[in-house]
Amino acid sequence: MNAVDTQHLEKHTPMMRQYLTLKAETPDMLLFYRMGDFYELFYDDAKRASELLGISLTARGKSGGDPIPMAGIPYHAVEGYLAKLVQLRVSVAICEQIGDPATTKGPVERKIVRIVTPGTLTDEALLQERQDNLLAAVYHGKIGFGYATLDVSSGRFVVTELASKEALEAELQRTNPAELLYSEDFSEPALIASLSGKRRRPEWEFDYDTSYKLLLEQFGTKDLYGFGLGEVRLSLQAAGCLIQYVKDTQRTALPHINAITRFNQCDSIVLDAATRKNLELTRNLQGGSDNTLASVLDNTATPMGSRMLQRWIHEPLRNHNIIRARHDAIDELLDNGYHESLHEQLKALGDIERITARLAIRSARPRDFARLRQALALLPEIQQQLADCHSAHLRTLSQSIGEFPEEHALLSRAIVDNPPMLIRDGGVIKEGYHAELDEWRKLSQGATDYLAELEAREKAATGASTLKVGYNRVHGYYIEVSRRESDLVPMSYQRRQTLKNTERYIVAELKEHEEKVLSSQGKALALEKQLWEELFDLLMPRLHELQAFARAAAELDVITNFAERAEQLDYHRPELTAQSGINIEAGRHPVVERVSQTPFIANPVSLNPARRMLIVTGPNMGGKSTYMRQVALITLMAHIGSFVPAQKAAIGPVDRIFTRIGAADDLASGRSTFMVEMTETANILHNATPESLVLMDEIGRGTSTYDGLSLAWSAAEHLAQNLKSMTLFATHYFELTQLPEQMENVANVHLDAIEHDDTIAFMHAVQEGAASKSYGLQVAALAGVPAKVVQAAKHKLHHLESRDREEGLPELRQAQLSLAMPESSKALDRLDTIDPDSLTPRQALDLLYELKQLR
Ligand SMILES: Nc1ncnc2c1ncn2[C@@H]1O[C@H](COP(=O)(O)OP(=O)(O)OP(=O)(O)O)[C@@H](O)[C@H]1O
Repeated sequence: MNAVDTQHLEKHTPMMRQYLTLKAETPDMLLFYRMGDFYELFYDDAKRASELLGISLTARGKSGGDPIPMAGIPYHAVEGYLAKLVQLRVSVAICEQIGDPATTKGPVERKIVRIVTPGTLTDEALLQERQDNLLAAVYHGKIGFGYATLDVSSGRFVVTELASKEALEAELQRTNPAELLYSEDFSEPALIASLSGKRRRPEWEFDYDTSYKLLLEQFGTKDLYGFGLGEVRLSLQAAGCLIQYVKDTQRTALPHINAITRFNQCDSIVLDAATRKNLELTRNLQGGSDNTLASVLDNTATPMGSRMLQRWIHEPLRNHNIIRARHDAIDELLDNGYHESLHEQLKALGDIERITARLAIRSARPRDFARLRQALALLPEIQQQLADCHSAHLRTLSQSIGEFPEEHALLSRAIVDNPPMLIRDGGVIKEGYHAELDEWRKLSQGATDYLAELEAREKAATGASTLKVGYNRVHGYYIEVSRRESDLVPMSYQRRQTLKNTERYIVAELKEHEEKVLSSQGKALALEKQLWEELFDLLMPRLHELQAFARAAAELDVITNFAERAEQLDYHRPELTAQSGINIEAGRHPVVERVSQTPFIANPVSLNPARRMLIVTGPNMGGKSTYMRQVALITLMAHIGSFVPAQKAAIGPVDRIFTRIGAADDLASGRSTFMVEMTETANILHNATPESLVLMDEIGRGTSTYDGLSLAWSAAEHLAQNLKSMTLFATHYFELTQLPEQMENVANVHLDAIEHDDTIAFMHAVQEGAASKSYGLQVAALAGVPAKVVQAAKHKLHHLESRDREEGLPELRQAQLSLAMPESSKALDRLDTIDPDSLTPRQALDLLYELKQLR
């Protein structure tokens, strides 16, 4: 905000009045105010920009009696500063001079011509090549949330309805928006507190009727039923606010945003926020991209393929038919070996998706069209390869990719081979494309011949051998003669400039000529710009086909990439089965096997209705976490359509993957390690089903031994007996290895180590049965804990063990087990079915009596 009172403009200078009026249009953005060769920022904007960009803060005179803080940016360096601000999730309004200073009294007319916000970028220079850049909007209802995302540079517009805070949290984590719009009375501010790029919008921008109307206008439809959006009120409210914002910032038509889809959580395997983080899918725990699943799986040829792959990783599908179609396509590419040549061809294709979007909003640059031309030229070759393929999926992709011979011919005729960056100075349209343009160009060129003629003629007429024609920006065309020969020039020459050794003159004929040249150059440039704009009109009718081509090419890239990865990394096709269970032979962790110094030991897993839970024990560093994660990652990879790092894998239906692995203090929301751990556990115990894969890593560590043990025991028991989820339960509580004796469907597995003198070697091989020892002290020694301390710990251990033997192990009585979960009762079950908000006072009273009866 500006500290300046915009109510009392009259006390300011005329220029500052203009500035403050423009600033009032975009109060929460930095306003770059163009002054000659600089963009200047004033008042609080100047202070903020100087902090953010490290530029110096000065003052520009006074206005309204006070000095004006000011910071400036040279106009030619603006892109670099914008990139920096966008990264910091700061929005900028760019105001240009549009009037002519020569003919204007007072300040030149200025206008905000462009708004750059982190979520609405389309400029190539400002976007991260291999990352989606999403604008999102969230709206809340009495129960649940509506959430909408838009990728402006592809037109992908998706809405989803979320029933709970947890679901919204997971969705925010999955989509990772660059900018988030939320209403000023948003009900869960804590949920979005840590996000950068938040933008508060007035409540009325989320009005349902206005939103609905805006969306109909955008898509040119009569209703939204065709998009499957009948009953999704909240998310349409979010979508409406979002589309309004994009229109306000882009200030142009958005024909590429022509559809909206509903992301249905039931279509994909649900991953909550903690799981997405813990499994290090696209970002590692430190926030980087190294050693993530994406880093191993991504060898795509195009940035658009890479972005699609990352979306797929976050959206594993449940529909076995779609996944099998992908697997079939990979199989075929591996058989015929076409993935190698396709990869090379796709590499030359480039980022058609973003180029198409820039075409749609008419911001494409000459090089975009040159690259589109190059891509279209490759299509016959790509299609030829696909024509040999039989897989239904590859055939569909081939159809969607299509061919564009006419558009290719048009761009080949219209655009020069190596066009300049900008259309501004011309030189983009090829010779032969337009007769009139050629004429004007010839005239301005022919003029150069004319100058040579004139020079020769005047040289002969005057006899001045040093005479030559020159040009500069100040004086235009002139005739130059050395001082020595200056007396040879005729009277008709007018002296313009005297230099050390030469005299410069102008003559009437040269002036006339200059005007002709300049006007023909100007005319050529104006015509060229017009032809350039017409090119957009000529391509626009094929916009939707071009978008479909881009999408299909990106998908072909991902499938080709899966084939290449399978071959390179020895991945095998998983079998998707109708019956429940996860059976893996010789499975590997896709990331650890790539970074590990020693050979990776492959391990099996077998989970099925008769063996639903495995209690995983073994020494620290034994490989428990790696093993559990690899089961989750293999399951996830199978469901995005990839082959998997295992000799064999047969996987039944999976609805969710939960992980409760390691925890760090969540300082931002003020929750301790133990609190985070229990919140995640509660989420699992509420939501897991028999088709869920659950990974529990050492729960209960953050509290006293008996509390922790009791919690771990009762959670395991609930998972195995009531929820019947497929569970891997790693623990250091040996007591838990007794579970299989007391419960069906639970088994022990362990990782082994061999002790040798005072050191140990980890075998990393998973075996049936419980571990016999924990090796904690040996691992401590290995980690460099001083020998004296380890020795003392040994004594203490002996002491504790002998005491336990005397007193006997604490009994895990039923009473203790019910600590974590209140027993289920009819009254509680009935309570679960009630929505208090929908009860009348009378109904509430009746219910109270009913509950009393149930007790
Ligand atoms: N199957 C394997 N083959 C080869 N090396 C492995 C294997 N599994 C794990 N490792 C190596 O062992 C290290 C420790 O593994 P991991 O963190 O899974 O052990 P852990 O049992 O969970 O330990 P802690 O109980 O201390 O958390 C890994 O970083 C990895 O380098």
